[in-house]
Amino acid sequence: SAHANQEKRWVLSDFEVGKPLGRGKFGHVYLAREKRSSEIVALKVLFKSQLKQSQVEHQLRREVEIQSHLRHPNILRLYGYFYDQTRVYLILEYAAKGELYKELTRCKHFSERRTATYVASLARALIYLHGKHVIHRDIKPENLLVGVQGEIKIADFGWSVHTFNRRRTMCGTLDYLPPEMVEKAEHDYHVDIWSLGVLCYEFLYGVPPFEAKEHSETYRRIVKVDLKFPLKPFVSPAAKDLISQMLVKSSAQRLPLHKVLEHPWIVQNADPSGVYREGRSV
Ligand SMILES: CC(=O)N[C@H]1CCN(c2c(Cl)cnc3[nH]c(-c4cn(C)nc4C)nc23)C1
Repeated sequence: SAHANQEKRWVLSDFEVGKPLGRGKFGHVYLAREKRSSEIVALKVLFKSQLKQSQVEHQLRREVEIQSHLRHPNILRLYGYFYDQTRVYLILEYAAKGELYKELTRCKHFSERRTATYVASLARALIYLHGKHVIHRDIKPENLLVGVQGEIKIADFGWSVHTFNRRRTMCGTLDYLPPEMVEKAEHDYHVDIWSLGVLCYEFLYGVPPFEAKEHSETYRRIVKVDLKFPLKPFVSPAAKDLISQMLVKSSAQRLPLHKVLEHPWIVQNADPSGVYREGRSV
């Protein structure tokens, strides 16, 4: 009888490797096509030497173990992995519309409809992850990709891959950390509610809420929850209300994710399909 669901053993020659999509500390991500199925994928190549040097092999194994079991439209799929003498290869879903932060940089800030649609999709993805006891998926703009339909996808594996023109402010940024992490307290899934609030603010204003020149100043603003809403661009009171209920110092007081999905601003602005299409009026 056929092996009980014997996972396919992938080898590099199963793929035609194309252009590089991004480059990072541990290696590159390439566009690739699986020869038998003609499926387009993103092939993340990590150097064993780099992994060993940074003692992250066990973390990579854990990340791959988690990621390979996740199935959600707003979480980038990990189809499989393989390795050879010198490298580890991750076979990832290819997100055809690339990195969200590039789009945010280009647009300066997103509309309320676009922001609410993304925030609702991410809240659903986080509810799914928390249901699987997976937390802290590090949802800063750098780790968000956009699929062919315009749907948002969480793409982090604990290894951020630097693309060619990486945003300077993000390297080692504190911006997305909640007070309990900045104060080195242990953290639980409430951290994701905080990060989603930071992301919602940055989508609407184009800058994160506690941004400052010095790390020490950002740190002070986070622990104090020094939340200020600029006059420009105009943002509705309902949006500010949602952000204010997520960026709360006491983690237990933060608006639970299912309540985020019921918030009037989300209900009125998020596209039910979870996809933001430019210029669609109704
Ligand atoms: C945090 C992170 O992993 N960043 C990137 C590097 C490329 N990689 C991709 C991954 Cl892992 C998956 N799909 C991608 N699609 C793209 C991309 C598409 N366009 C038009 N431009 C780009 C770039 N990149 C990827 C992830």
